[in-house]
Amino acid sequence: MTETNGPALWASALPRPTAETHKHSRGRLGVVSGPPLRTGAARLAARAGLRIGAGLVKVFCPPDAAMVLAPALEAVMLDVFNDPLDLERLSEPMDAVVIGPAAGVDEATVLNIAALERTGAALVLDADALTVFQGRVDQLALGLDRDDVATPHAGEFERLFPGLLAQKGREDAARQAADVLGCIVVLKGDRTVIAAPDGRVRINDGAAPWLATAGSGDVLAGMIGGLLAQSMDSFEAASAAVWLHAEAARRFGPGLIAEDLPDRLPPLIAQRLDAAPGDA
Ligand SMILES: NC(=O)C1=CN([C@@H]2O[C@H](COP(=O)(O)OP(=O)(O)OC[C@H]3O[C@@H](n4cnc5c(N)ncnc54)[C@H](O)[C@@H]3O)[C@@H](O)[C@H]2O)[C@@H](O)CC1
Ligand SMILES: Nc1ncnc2c1ncn2[C@@H]1O[C@H](COP(=O)(O)OP(=O)(O)O)[C@@H](O)[C@H]1O
Repeated sequence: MTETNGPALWASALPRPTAETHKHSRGRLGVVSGPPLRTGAARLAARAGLRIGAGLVKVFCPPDAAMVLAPALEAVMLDVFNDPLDLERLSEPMDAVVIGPAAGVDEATVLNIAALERTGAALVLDADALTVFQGRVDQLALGLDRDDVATPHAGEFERLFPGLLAQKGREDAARQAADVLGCIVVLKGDRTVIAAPDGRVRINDGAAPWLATAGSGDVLAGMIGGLLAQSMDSFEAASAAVWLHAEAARRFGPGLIAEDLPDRLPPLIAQRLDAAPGDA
């Protein structure tokens, strides 16, 4: 089944805190940072995760990145991991974890992903966490499940599934990828395709080409992670994040940079919460 993505599909599933909610119960999101010269992507994702409502967001970084990150974070928390086992221990209490933005295309990233897969956290795999599985997509698929979300752009998709896009087109290629990976696939671009392993597909129209700017995908990964952390179903979380992300960019218009996106989310979310359920 193919649908046009829009708030009518998921607005009623957006998380709402209640009087009993505290920051831990609201949803805990982890974001894995790259090395000292590559921490910006994790910061973008972390801020987006907080803005979309995760109660607590922690960046996990290698030891030498800590003194770069610490002065650049406020509400976002920070923890250092020395190795994959450390990352596994720190991620155990998390409801969701984002890995990939500026993570590095190397075996350390593969081992870190394996460590995260041993926890109960829902995973968002983006950027380097996908590229690193070029030529070994079966290994990636082994560790993923329906709660997880992979967010390739067309280049990353091609690395994982060479020729599939050209052969099948975006919609069917994303559907097949979701089936093979066993997780939600968000094939990003001007018509982002959100595909589930059960064959459902949503197309996000209303392109916002202002999004073609470095780091906007990192923000999207954080937004999806923030909704997953709040226990939103992964297909709905991906759909909602993709729509809100595109809408924030559309409203901002020219001059948009990735940093602008997280802080544009609150009024959009408020509108959808007020309108739910049923408003398109
Ligand atoms: N602020 C930051 O710290 C940022 C860090 N980033 C990280 O920087 C690293 C390198 O990013 P790159 O942008 O070089 O990596 P990409 O994998 O995005 O780009 C590498 C190549 O892939 C192709 N490609 C990229 N986007 C494509 C698309 N939509 N369709 C088709 N082909 C496409 C292009 O040939 C490009 O040269 C990654 O780890 C990434 O996560 C980026 O996310 C940008 C922001
Ligand atoms: N021409 C476009 N029209 C609409 N959206 C776009 C366009 N180009 C890119 N995007 C969106 O911008 C984001 C870019 O993500 P990505 O390529 O991963 O960038 P980065 O790695 O720099 O964060 C995606 O959400 C994608 O859908």
